[in-house]
Amino acid sequence: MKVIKFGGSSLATGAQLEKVSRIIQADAQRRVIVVSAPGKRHAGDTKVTDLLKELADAVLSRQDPLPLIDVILARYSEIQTHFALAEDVVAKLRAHLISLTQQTYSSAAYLRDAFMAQGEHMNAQLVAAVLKAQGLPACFVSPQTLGIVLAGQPGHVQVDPQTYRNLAQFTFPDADIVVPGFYAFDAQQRIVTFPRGGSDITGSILARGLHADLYENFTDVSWVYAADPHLVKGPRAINTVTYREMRELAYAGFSVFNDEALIPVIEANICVNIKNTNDPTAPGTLISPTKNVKHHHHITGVAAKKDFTALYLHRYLINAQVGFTLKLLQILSNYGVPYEHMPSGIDDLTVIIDKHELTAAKQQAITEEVQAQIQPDTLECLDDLAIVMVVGEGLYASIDLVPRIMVALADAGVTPAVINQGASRISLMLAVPNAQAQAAVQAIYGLSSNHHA
Ligand SMILES: Nc1ncnc2c1ncn2[C@@H]1O[C@H](COP(=O)(O)OP(=O)(O)O)[C@@H](O)[C@H]1O
Ligand SMILES: N[C@@H](CC(=O)OP(=O)(O)O)C(=O)O
Repeated sequence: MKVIKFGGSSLATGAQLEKVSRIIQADAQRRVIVVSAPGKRHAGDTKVTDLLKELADAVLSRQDPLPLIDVILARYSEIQTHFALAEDVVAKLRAHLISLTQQTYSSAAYLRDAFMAQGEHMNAQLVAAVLKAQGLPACFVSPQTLGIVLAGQPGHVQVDPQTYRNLAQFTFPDADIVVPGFYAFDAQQRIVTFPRGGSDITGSILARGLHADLYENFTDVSWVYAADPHLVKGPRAINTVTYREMRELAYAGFSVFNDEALIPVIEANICVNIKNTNDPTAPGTLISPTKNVKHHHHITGVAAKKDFTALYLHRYLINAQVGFTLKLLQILSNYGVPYEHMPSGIDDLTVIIDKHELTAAKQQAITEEVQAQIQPDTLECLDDLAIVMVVGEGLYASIDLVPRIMVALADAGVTPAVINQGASRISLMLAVPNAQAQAAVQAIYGLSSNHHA
């Protein structure tokens, strides 16, 4: 059995849904269909999830929600009309969406998640109706029926292990199941969403819990490329990428697959095949536990993600002070701030933090507390940094690769503020100014494509 997930671009119009239907019919193993909300139909269009976020804000500020509800439902009507469905699914969706505006929620964050989840919730119902109308046995199944349970709060959610015990009990109906991605319910039956792009996570949970042989993830590109095509023109396609390579690349900006979505499939040793709805016969990229590194480039991919802050501390004999790092991390923990990287030396230490985890007030309070408790000789905050991640299972097999990367960066006028080599066996992390991120990716990618680095 295969779990198959379609992203928003694959479900944006009736014409796209026709391709989806053909893909499902082409393989009887494709029994679990996970859908995102309708995405962009063209550049400049707005994803339904973003419209729903606006709707949540309108409800929170007590504005009339009906005009926005009309705009949102027009996306679904367009598809219903394309297939000339006999059943008026959209009328039901309208009644449901209106009823949500009249409910009460635990907090604004729960209200926002409940609304944003509706893009997928409504689309799974419409897709099931379309497939049925085309003569395919298909039915809508909600995350609740499947037993997906989430722990945590909006913004910080994890799968409750009970989910896998519940999924083990699930009995397949005599039909393919269409499941909405991106959200599920917590133990109090409240809707909580995954991070953006999180329908990939639903697919991965179902692949693990329902013991799929393969998780196929259909999107709008035929491959995962060695660099983001927005940053490098015509990048090289990757045939096979390992779990840990993809984790690092997805974390650092390869938005084609959500980095958190790898965890359930890693736990169950299930491969993920990234494929293109618009070119379904292309083999796509296989994300697998291992690969033969002998026949691969040393650099598999290079990714960049903007907006990090580095906290740099210098104090003589840092290395001799027992508990120094503990004190620093305790301060961050007290403010609920996680850190991403922490390269250190005998007298120096840099902590790299995702800027979205900090407000100006938090940053100020943290630096004041670090100054008071740790009394470093130097304490600096470096803002607006991008993380550049050079990733490859065979990265350190080439002894001159790192110096060549540095020369390529120098030639491109890129000045790394932080370099972290060796913490991971398969990656090299560089922090560069946000404004130099693209130049850094291009310089490193050029090295890997020209010289078989
Ligand atoms: N290295 C990469 N390889 C392929 N696509 C990438 C890469 N980095 C970023 N992307 C972007 O990811 C997009 C696909 O992800 P996404 O928009 O989330 O698709 P979907 O809506 O199907 O889930 C591509 O259109 C591409 O612009
Ligand atoms: N619709 C959600 C979840 C998702 O995974 O979407 P997509 O598959 O289009 O990236 C979002 O926009 O974030």
